[in-house]
Amino acid sequence: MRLQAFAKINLGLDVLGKREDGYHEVRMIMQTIRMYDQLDMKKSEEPGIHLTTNKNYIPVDESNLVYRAAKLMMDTCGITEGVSIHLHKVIPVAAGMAGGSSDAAATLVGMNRLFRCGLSKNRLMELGVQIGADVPYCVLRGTALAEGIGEKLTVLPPMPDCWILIGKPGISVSTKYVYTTLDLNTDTVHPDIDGMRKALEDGDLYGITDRMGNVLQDVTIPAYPEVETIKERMKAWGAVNAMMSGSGPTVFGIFDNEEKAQEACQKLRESGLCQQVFLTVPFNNYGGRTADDK
Ligand SMILES: C[C@@](CO)(OP(=O)(O)O)[C@H](O)COP(=O)(O)OP(=O)(O)OC[C@H]1O[C@@H](n2ccc(N)nc2=O)[C@H](O)[C@@H]1O
Ligand SMILES: Nc1ncnc2c1ncn2[C@@H]1O[C@H](COP(=O)(O)OP(=O)(O)O)[C@@H](O)[C@H]1O
Repeated sequence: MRLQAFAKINLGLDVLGKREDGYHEVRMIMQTIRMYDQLDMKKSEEPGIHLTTNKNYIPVDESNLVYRAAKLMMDTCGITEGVSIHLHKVIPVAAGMAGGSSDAAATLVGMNRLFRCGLSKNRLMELGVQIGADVPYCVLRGTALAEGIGEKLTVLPPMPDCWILIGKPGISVSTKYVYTTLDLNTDTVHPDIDGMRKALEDGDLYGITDRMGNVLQDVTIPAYPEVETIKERMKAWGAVNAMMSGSGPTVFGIFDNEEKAQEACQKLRESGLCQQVFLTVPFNNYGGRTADDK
Protein backbone atom coordinates (compact mmCIF):
# COMPACT_ATOMS: atom_id res chain seq x y z
CA MET A 1 0.00 0.00 0.00
CA ARG A 2 1.38 3.39 -1.03
CA LEU A 3 0.44 6.60 0.77
CA GLN A 4 1.29 10.23 0.24
CA ALA A 5 1.97 12.40 3.31
CA PHE A 6 1.56 16.04 2.29
CA ALA A 7 3.31 19.07 3.78
CA LYS A 8 1.48 22.12 5.11
CA ILE A 9 2.04 25.84 5.36
CA ASN A 10 0.44 28.18 7.89
CA LEU A 11 -1.18 31.07 6.00
CA GLY A 12 -1.87 32.68 9.37
CA LEU A 13 -0.52 31.73 12.81
CA ASP A 14 -1.65 33.47 15.98
CA VAL A 15 -0.80 32.44 19.54
CA LEU A 16 -3.33 33.53 22.16
CA GLY A 17 -1.63 32.39 25.34
CA LYS A 18 0.05 29.60 27.28
CA ARG A 19 -1.86 26.77 28.95
CA GLU A 20 -1.01 25.18 32.28
CA ASP A 21 0.44 22.10 30.56
CA GLY A 22 2.96 24.30 28.71
CA TYR A 23 1.20 24.05 25.32
CA HIS A 24 -0.06 27.23 23.66
CA GLU A 25 -3.56 28.17 22.51
CA VAL A 26 -3.34 28.93 18.82
CA ARG A 27 -5.53 30.15 15.94
CA MET A 28 -4.05 29.14 12.63
CA ILE A 29 -5.16 28.94 9.01
CA MET A 30 -3.60 25.79 7.62
CA GLN A 31 -3.08 24.88 3.97
CA THR A 32 -1.88 21.56 2.55
CA ILE A 33 0.52 21.84 -0.38
CA ARG A 34 1.40 19.39 -3.17
CA MET A 35 4.72 18.33 -1.71
CA TYR A 36 4.78 14.92 -0.11
CA ASP A 37 6.68 12.10 1.51
CA GLN A 38 5.79 8.62 0.31
CA LEU A 39 5.11 5.66 2.58
CA ASP A 40 5.08 2.05 1.38
CA MET A 41 3.41 -0.19 3.91
CA LYS A 42 2.84 -3.93 3.98
CA LYS A 43 2.11 -6.68 6.48
CA SER A 44 5.24 -8.55 7.54
CA GLU A 45 5.80 -12.16 8.59
CA GLU A 46 7.72 -11.04 11.66
CA PRO A 47 5.73 -9.31 14.40
CA GLY A 48 6.58 -5.70 15.32
CA ILE A 49 7.29 -2.53 13.33
CA HIS A 50 10.05 -2.53 10.71
CA LEU A 51 10.82 0.99 9.52
CA THR A 52 13.33 2.05 6.86
CA THR A 53 13.93 5.45 5.20
CA ASN A 54 15.88 6.94 2.29
CA LYS A 55 17.63 9.46 4.60
CA ASN A 56 20.25 8.25 7.07
CA TYR A 57 19.66 11.16 9.48
CA ILE A 58 16.02 10.22 10.14
CA PRO A 59 15.59 7.88 13.14
CA VAL A 60 13.88 4.52 12.51
CA ASP A 61 13.13 3.69 16.17
CA GLU A 62 10.34 4.86 18.47
CA SER A 63 11.51 8.47 18.09
CA ASN A 64 10.16 8.43 14.52
CA LEU A 65 6.55 9.62 14.48
CA VAL A 66 5.73 6.89 11.93
CA TYR A 67 6.82 4.26 14.43
CA ARG A 68 4.75 5.90 17.18
CA ALA A 69 1.65 6.09 14.96
CA ALA A 70 1.98 2.43 13.91
CA LYS A 71 2.39 1.39 17.56
CA LEU A 72 -0.63 3.44 18.60
CA MET A 73 -2.78 1.72 15.95
CA MET A 74 -1.50 -1.73 17.00
CA ASP A 75 -2.35 -1.03 20.65
CA THR A 76 -5.72 0.59 19.89
CA CYS A 77 -6.91 -2.05 17.43
CA GLY A 78 -5.24 -5.11 19.00
CA ILE A 79 -3.13 -5.81 15.90
CA THR A 80 -0.74 -8.71 16.51
CA GLU A 81 0.71 -9.08 12.98
CA GLY A 82 3.83 -7.15 11.99
CA VAL A 83 4.18 -4.26 9.56
CA SER A 84 7.02 -3.07 7.28
CA ILE A 85 7.07 0.60 6.36
CA HIS A 86 9.46 2.37 4.00
CA LEU A 87 9.42 6.15 4.35
CA HIS A 88 10.67 8.13 1.35
CA LYS A 89 11.34 11.66 2.70
CA VAL A 90 11.04 14.68 0.46
CA ILE A 91 9.59 17.26 2.88
CA PRO A 92 12.39 19.23 4.57
CA VAL A 93 12.96 18.11 8.18
CA ALA A 94 12.47 20.37 11.24
CA ALA A 95 11.30 23.00 8.81
CA GLY A 96 7.85 24.14 9.98
CA MET A 97 6.12 22.06 7.31
CA ALA A 98 4.74 19.26 9.54
CA GLY A 99 6.67 16.56 7.71
CA GLY A 100 6.82 14.19 10.67
CA SER A 101 3.21 14.94 11.66
CA SER A 102 2.02 14.22 8.15
CA ASP A 103 3.98 10.95 8.02
CA ALA A 104 2.29 9.99 11.31
CA ALA A 105 -1.15 10.91 9.91
CA ALA A 106 -0.55 8.82 6.78
CA THR A 107 0.54 5.92 8.99
CA LEU A 108 -2.72 6.11 10.99
CA VAL A 109 -4.75 6.10 7.75
CA GLY A 110 -2.62 3.32 6.21
CA MET A 111 -2.68 1.01 9.26
CA ASN A 112 -6.45 1.50 9.52
CA ARG A 113 -6.85 0.31 5.92
CA LEU A 114 -4.19 -2.41 5.85
CA PHE A 115 -5.46 -4.13 9.00
CA ARG A 116 -9.15 -3.28 8.37
CA CYS A 117 -9.54 -1.63 11.77
CA GLY A 118 -12.66 0.26 10.70
CA LEU A 119 -11.86 3.45 12.63
CA SER A 120 -13.55 6.62 11.35
CA LYS A 121 -11.55 9.61 10.18
CA ASN A 122 -12.67 11.50 13.31
CA ARG A 123 -11.37 8.69 15.52
CA LEU A 124 -8.01 8.75 13.69
CA MET A 125 -7.86 12.51 14.28
CA GLU A 126 -8.58 11.99 18.01
CA LEU A 127 -5.79 9.41 18.21
CA GLY A 128 -3.45 11.67 16.23
CA VAL A 129 -3.29 14.39 18.87
CA GLN A 130 -1.55 11.90 21.18
CA ILE A 131 1.37 12.00 18.73
CA GLY A 132 1.48 15.74 18.00
CA ALA A 133 -0.69 18.86 17.92
CA ASP A 134 -0.62 19.07 14.09
CA VAL A 135 -1.36 15.38 13.42
CA PRO A 136 -5.21 15.69 13.44
CA TYR A 137 -4.95 18.43 10.81
CA CYS A 138 -2.62 16.26 8.72
CA VAL A 139 -5.30 13.53 8.74
CA LEU A 140 -7.92 16.09 7.63
CA ARG A 141 -5.82 18.02 5.05
CA GLY A 142 -6.89 20.90 2.81
CA THR A 143 -7.72 24.37 4.10
CA ALA A 144 -8.72 24.59 7.76
CA LEU A 145 -8.91 26.78 10.83
CA ALA A 146 -7.00 25.11 13.69
CA GLU A 147 -7.70 26.17 17.27
CA GLY A 148 -7.01 24.78 20.75
CA ILE A 149 -3.44 23.47 20.49
CA GLY A 150 -4.10 22.90 16.78
CA GLU A 151 -6.46 19.95 17.13
CA LYS A 152 -9.82 21.77 17.00
CA LEU A 153 -10.47 21.95 13.30
CA THR A 154 -12.97 23.73 11.08
CA VAL A 155 -12.91 22.98 7.35
CA LEU A 156 -12.67 26.17 5.27
CA PRO A 157 -13.28 26.77 1.56
CA PRO A 158 -10.25 25.84 -0.60
CA MET A 159 -7.52 28.37 -1.16
CA PRO A 160 -7.85 30.12 -4.56
CA ASP A 161 -5.46 28.94 -7.31
CA CYS A 162 -1.92 30.24 -6.89
CA TRP A 163 1.72 29.11 -7.00
CA ILE A 164 3.71 28.62 -3.82
CA LEU A 165 7.48 29.00 -3.74
CA ILE A 166 9.10 27.17 -0.83
CA GLY A 167 12.62 28.00 0.40
CA LYS A 168 14.27 26.16 3.27
CA PRO A 169 17.60 27.61 4.46
CA GLY A 170 20.23 25.15 5.68
CA ILE A 171 19.25 25.42 9.34
CA SER A 172 16.81 23.46 11.47
CA VAL A 173 14.53 25.00 14.07
CA SER A 174 13.04 23.18 17.05
CA THR A 175 9.30 23.84 17.48
CA LYS A 176 9.64 23.41 21.23
CA TYR A 177 12.41 26.03 21.41
CA VAL A 178 10.33 28.55 19.47
CA TYR A 179 7.21 28.15 21.61
CA THR A 180 9.11 28.21 24.90
CA THR A 181 11.05 31.33 23.86
CA LEU A 182 7.96 33.19 22.61
CA ASP A 183 7.20 36.26 24.71
CA LEU A 184 3.65 37.46 24.08
CA ASN A 185 3.45 41.13 25.03
CA THR A 186 1.78 44.38 24.03
CA ASP A 187 4.08 44.70 21.01
CA THR A 188 2.95 41.34 19.59
CA VAL A 189 1.18 41.87 16.27
CA HIS A 190 -1.68 39.36 16.05
CA PRO A 191 -2.70 38.41 12.49
CA ASP A 192 -6.32 38.96 11.40
CA ILE A 193 -7.37 35.30 11.30
CA ASP A 194 -11.11 36.10 11.08
CA GLY A 195 -10.45 38.47 8.15
CA MET A 196 -8.43 35.76 6.40
CA ARG A 197 -11.26 33.29 6.94
CA LYS A 198 -13.70 35.77 5.35
CA ALA A 199 -11.30 36.26 2.41
CA LEU A 200 -11.22 32.46 1.91
CA GLU A 201 -15.01 32.41 1.95
CA ASP A 202 -14.98 35.16 -0.71
CA GLY A 203 -12.34 33.33 -2.80
CA ASP A 204 -10.23 36.51 -2.55
CA LEU A 205 -6.54 35.61 -2.95
CA TYR A 206 -5.30 39.15 -2.22
CA GLY A 207 -7.54 39.38 0.86
CA ILE A 208 -5.73 36.28 2.10
CA THR A 209 -2.20 37.40 1.24
CA ASP A 210 -2.81 40.88 2.76
CA ARG A 211 -3.55 39.18 6.09
CA MET A 212 -0.64 36.72 6.22
CA GLY A 213 1.03 36.90 9.63
CA ASN A 214 2.86 34.55 12.01
CA VAL A 215 3.68 35.53 15.61
CA LEU A 216 6.38 32.82 15.79
CA GLN A 217 8.46 34.93 13.41
CA ASP A 218 9.17 37.16 16.45
CA VAL A 219 11.35 34.34 17.83
CA THR A 220 12.78 32.71 14.71
CA ILE A 221 13.70 35.78 12.64
CA PRO A 222 15.91 37.51 15.25
CA ALA A 223 17.70 34.15 15.75
CA TYR A 224 18.01 33.48 12.01
CA PRO A 225 17.98 36.79 10.06
CA GLU A 226 18.35 34.89 6.76
CA VAL A 227 14.62 34.07 7.07
CA GLU A 228 13.82 37.79 6.66
CA THR A 229 16.25 38.05 3.74
CA ILE A 230 14.51 35.18 1.90
CA LYS A 231 11.09 36.79 2.50
CA GLU A 232 12.29 40.14 1.14
CA ARG A 233 13.88 38.52 -1.92
CA MET A 234 10.73 36.55 -2.73
CA LYS A 235 8.69 39.77 -2.58
CA ALA A 236 11.22 41.63 -4.71
CA TRP A 237 10.99 38.79 -7.28
CA GLY A 238 7.22 39.14 -7.59
CA ALA A 239 5.58 37.25 -4.71
CA VAL A 240 2.28 38.83 -3.71
CA ASN A 241 3.43 38.17 -0.16
CA ALA A 242 5.95 35.92 1.65
CA MET A 243 6.12 34.59 5.19
CA MET A 244 7.68 31.99 7.45
CA SER A 245 5.74 28.73 7.87
CA GLY A 246 5.04 27.39 11.38
CA SER A 247 8.05 27.64 13.68
CA GLY A 248 10.30 28.00 10.63
CA PRO A 249 12.76 28.33 9.12
CA THR A 250 10.99 27.59 5.81
CA VAL A 251 9.69 30.64 3.93
CA PHE A 252 6.86 30.47 1.42
CA GLY A 253 5.96 33.06 -1.22
CA ILE A 254 2.53 33.24 -2.86
CA PHE A 255 2.45 34.06 -6.58
CA ASP A 256 -0.56 34.91 -8.76
CA ASN A 257 1.35 34.22 -11.97
CA GLU A 258 3.12 31.00 -12.93
CA GLU A 259 5.83 32.57 -15.08
CA LYS A 260 6.84 34.98 -12.31
CA ALA A 261 6.86 32.08 -9.86
CA GLN A 262 9.14 30.01 -12.14
CA GLU A 263 11.55 32.92 -12.55
CA ALA A 264 11.63 33.56 -8.79
CA CYS A 265 12.24 29.85 -8.20
CA GLN A 266 15.24 29.96 -10.52
CA LYS A 267 16.60 33.11 -8.83
CA LEU A 268 16.16 31.63 -5.36
CA ARG A 269 18.06 28.50 -6.42
CA GLU A 270 20.88 30.63 -7.85
CA SER A 271 21.03 32.88 -4.77
CA GLY A 272 22.42 30.08 -2.59
CA LEU A 273 20.23 31.35 0.29
CA CYS A 274 18.32 28.07 0.53
CA GLN A 275 19.34 24.46 0.82
CA GLN A 276 16.03 23.28 -0.63
CA VAL A 277 13.76 25.12 -3.09
CA PHE A 278 10.43 23.86 -4.44
CA LEU A 279 7.65 25.35 -6.53
CA THR A 280 4.25 23.90 -5.75
CA VAL A 281 0.50 24.58 -5.58
CA PRO A 282 -2.19 24.18 -2.89
CA PHE A 283 -3.65 20.71 -2.30
CA ASN A 284 -7.31 21.38 -1.66
CA ASN A 285 -10.07 19.40 -0.09
CA TYR A 286 -13.56 19.76 -1.39
CA GLY A 287 -16.22 19.99 1.29
CA GLY A 288 -13.75 18.43 3.70
CA ARG A 289 -13.48 15.17 1.72
CA THR A 290 -10.32 13.79 0.21
CA ALA A 291 -9.55 10.70 -1.83
CA ASP A 292 -8.71 8.91 1.41
CA ASP A 293 -12.12 9.35 3.01
CA LYS A 294 -13.93 6.21 3.96
C1 LIG B 1 4.25 25.48 15.02
C2 LIG B 1 3.34 24.52 14.31
C3 LIG B 1 2.31 25.32 13.51
O1 LIG B 1 1.52 24.51 12.68
O2 LIG B 1 3.98 23.68 13.36
P1 LIG B 1 5.53 23.26 13.03
O3 LIG B 1 6.37 24.48 12.98
O4 LIG B 1 5.97 22.31 14.09
O5 LIG B 1 5.43 22.59 11.69
C4 LIG B 1 2.57 23.63 15.34
O6 LIG B 1 1.84 24.42 16.26
C5 LIG B 1 3.44 22.65 16.08
O7 LIG B 1 2.76 21.44 16.17
P2 LIG B 1 3.54 20.04 16.43
O8 LIG B 1 4.87 20.09 15.76
O9 LIG B 1 2.62 18.94 16.07
O10 LIG B 1 3.75 20.14 17.99
P3 LIG B 1 4.03 18.99 19.07
O11 LIG B 1 4.95 17.96 18.50
O12 LIG B 1 2.73 18.54 19.65
O13 LIG B 1 4.77 19.84 20.17
C6 LIG B 1 6.14 20.19 20.14
C7 LIG B 1 6.37 21.29 21.17
O14 LIG B 1 5.83 22.52 20.71
C8 LIG B 1 5.16 23.22 21.74
N1 LIG B 1 3.77 23.50 21.34
C9 LIG B 1 3.20 22.85 20.28
C10 LIG B 1 1.90 23.16 19.88
C11 LIG B 1 1.19 24.13 20.60
N2 LIG B 1 -0.06 24.47 20.27
N3 LIG B 1 1.78 24.75 21.66
C12 LIG B 1 3.05 24.46 22.04
O15 LIG B 1 3.56 25.04 22.99
C13 LIG B 1 5.30 22.41 22.99
O16 LIG B 1 6.39 22.94 23.69
C14 LIG B 1 5.66 21.02 22.50
O17 LIG B 1 6.51 20.37 23.38
N1 LIG C 1 8.83 10.87 10.16
C1 LIG C 1 9.66 11.87 10.50
N2 LIG C 1 10.11 12.73 9.57
C2 LIG C 1 10.92 13.73 9.93
N3 LIG C 1 11.36 13.96 11.17
C3 LIG C 1 10.95 13.14 12.13
C4 LIG C 1 10.07 12.06 11.85
N4 LIG C 1 9.78 11.44 12.99
C5 LIG C 1 10.45 12.09 13.94
N5 LIG C 1 11.18 13.09 13.46
C6 LIG C 1 12.00 14.02 14.26
O1 LIG C 1 11.17 15.18 14.53
C7 LIG C 1 11.87 16.40 14.38
C8 LIG C 1 11.00 17.46 13.68
O2 LIG C 1 10.53 16.96 12.50
P1 LIG C 1 9.51 17.62 11.47
O3 LIG C 1 8.20 16.98 11.60
O4 LIG C 1 10.16 17.56 10.13
O5 LIG C 1 9.43 19.15 11.94
P2 LIG C 1 8.41 20.32 11.57
O6 LIG C 1 7.07 19.98 12.17
O7 LIG C 1 9.00 21.56 12.19
O8 LIG C 1 8.35 20.44 10.08
C9 LIG C 1 13.14 16.06 13.61
O9 LIG C 1 14.22 16.60 14.32
C10 LIG C 1 13.21 14.54 13.52
O10 LIG C 1 14.37 14.00 14.10
